[in-house]
Amino acid sequence: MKISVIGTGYVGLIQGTVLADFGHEVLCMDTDNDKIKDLQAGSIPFYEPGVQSLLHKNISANKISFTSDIKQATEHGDILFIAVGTPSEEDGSADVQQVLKAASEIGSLMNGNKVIVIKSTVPIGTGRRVADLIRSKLTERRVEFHIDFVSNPEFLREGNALQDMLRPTRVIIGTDNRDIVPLMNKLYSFYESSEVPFVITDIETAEMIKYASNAFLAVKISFINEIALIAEKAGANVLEIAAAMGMDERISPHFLQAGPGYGGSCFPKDTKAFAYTARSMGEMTYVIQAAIDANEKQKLRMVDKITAALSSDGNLHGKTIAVLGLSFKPETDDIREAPSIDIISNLIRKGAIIRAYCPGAMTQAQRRLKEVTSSVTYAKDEIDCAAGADALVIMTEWKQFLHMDLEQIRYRMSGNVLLDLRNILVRRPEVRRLFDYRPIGLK
Ligand SMILES: NC(=O)C1=CN([C@@H]2O[C@H](COP(=O)(O)OP(=O)(O)OC[C@H]3O[C@@H](n4cnc5c(N)ncnc54)[C@H](O)[C@@H]3O)[C@@H](O)[C@H]2O)C=CC1
Ligand SMILES: O=C(O)[C@H]1O[C@H](OP(=O)(O)OP(=O)(O)OC[C@H]2O[C@@H](n3ccc(=O)[nH]c3=O)[C@H](O)[C@@H]2O)[C@H](O)[C@@H](O)[C@@H]1O
Repeated sequence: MKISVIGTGYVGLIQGTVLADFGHEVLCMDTDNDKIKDLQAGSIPFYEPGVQSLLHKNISANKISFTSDIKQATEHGDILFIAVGTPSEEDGSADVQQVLKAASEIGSLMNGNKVIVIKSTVPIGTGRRVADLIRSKLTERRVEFHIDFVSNPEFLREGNALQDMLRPTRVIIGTDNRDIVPLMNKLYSFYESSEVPFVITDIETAEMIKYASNAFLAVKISFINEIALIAEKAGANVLEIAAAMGMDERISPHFLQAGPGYGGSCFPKDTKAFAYTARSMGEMTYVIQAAIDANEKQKLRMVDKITAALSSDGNLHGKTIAVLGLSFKPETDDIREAPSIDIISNLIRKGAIIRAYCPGAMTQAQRRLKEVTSSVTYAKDEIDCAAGADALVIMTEWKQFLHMDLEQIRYRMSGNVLLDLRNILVRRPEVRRLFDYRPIGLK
């Protein structure tokens, strides 16, 4: 099939690459010329395991190409995926301007019948707005072309994107026209399991499934973070609590890892956008709003926890803190809404000197942190990062930190406090001998 992807960011590029790999002729379009030039040269603007080599393979096989010309992209595909960004506005609402612009251009340039599939996470009602906008452009142009509209939200996780794309837990098809379902089945026939359930529903329900899923996961994380706080005060163990809770299949063991708060380009943005949608309908989302507030509080609690380990009066002047892991999660270079940014900024405000190291997101973090502070020193690895530090903070659970040389780290530090905000070193027998070890939610 001929497929165009409008918006070649994270989701668009991975979707396009996988579809190309399964034999479709894919043209990816983006308004960012520099990005397109880089992609044409085979260079991807983010780190995601496996994507670069899969892309090279499909560029060489002429299965995927790139353009910044929306006319070319609109004309190429029988199926047009919209995967542009939907960032947060100041008031928490989702800014859908990129989506509406793409839709308007598609309507103005369409040269035949098309299937329009929205991958972007959009507020309830946006899909119908997009379909109406395209149809109104066709009416203005007095052309008889027909569109079928599908809301097909994406559930991949960064760092695990290819696997999630090949083995999704479910596929949501939101449409007014169920005749389109066989085409969507055929398009996604590459799934590694024939068991992948397809949920066929209306457009609004599809849009809401995406928000409800992300909001639920955010609630689950904020919930376990709260349990961790109380466990720590009570002398209980959050790891054992989470494991035992998870044995009940109604609860499930996933997404019960306490940490410094959820980050990334989606949970913070989507929970706020959903709460905004509810408010605009005259309703309050008490549970989701609590998860949002708790997540903000969680980052501040981490600042308090680090401060308390180093100072009795809340002053961190002259204290050096080594921070390991800056991305919002491991195996990605994404630092959007990473808890590290807020936590580091607050520690600096209290007078701390920060040394930082991240296996995958150094450049991105440097760029982002430069907007808030110029006083962070960047180290070349975890050992270098520890040099002269009063405390070491594990912010993100990159695999290499699991096996790092703790003797060396301790030797390089001037203090002995180790704050493990991801509980990844709990099972290392030497950790408590070497350090004043402070995990999260347990002694
Ligand atoms: N990043 C993720 O892990 C996931 C993201 N999503 C959703 O997918 C959507 C896209 O997310 P990302 O790929 O992370 O965003 P992104 O910001 O990486 O990419 C968006 C791309 O769209 C381009 N663009 C903007 N306006 C355009 C236009 N009118 N025509 C063509 N291109 C245009 C931008 O230049 C950018 O390259 C968002 O709604 C997000 O919530 C859903 C699931 C997972
Ligand atoms: O809509 C999206 O963009 C995506 O958002 C999340 O994916 P992602 O943000 O890539 O990463 P997650 O693995 O969900 O982690 C999000 C944040 O929650 C934190 N987290 C996760 C799990 C956990 O148990 N504890 C915890 O603190 C992570 O450290 C991270 O900061 C969802 O998991 C995807 O299904 C969804 O498609």
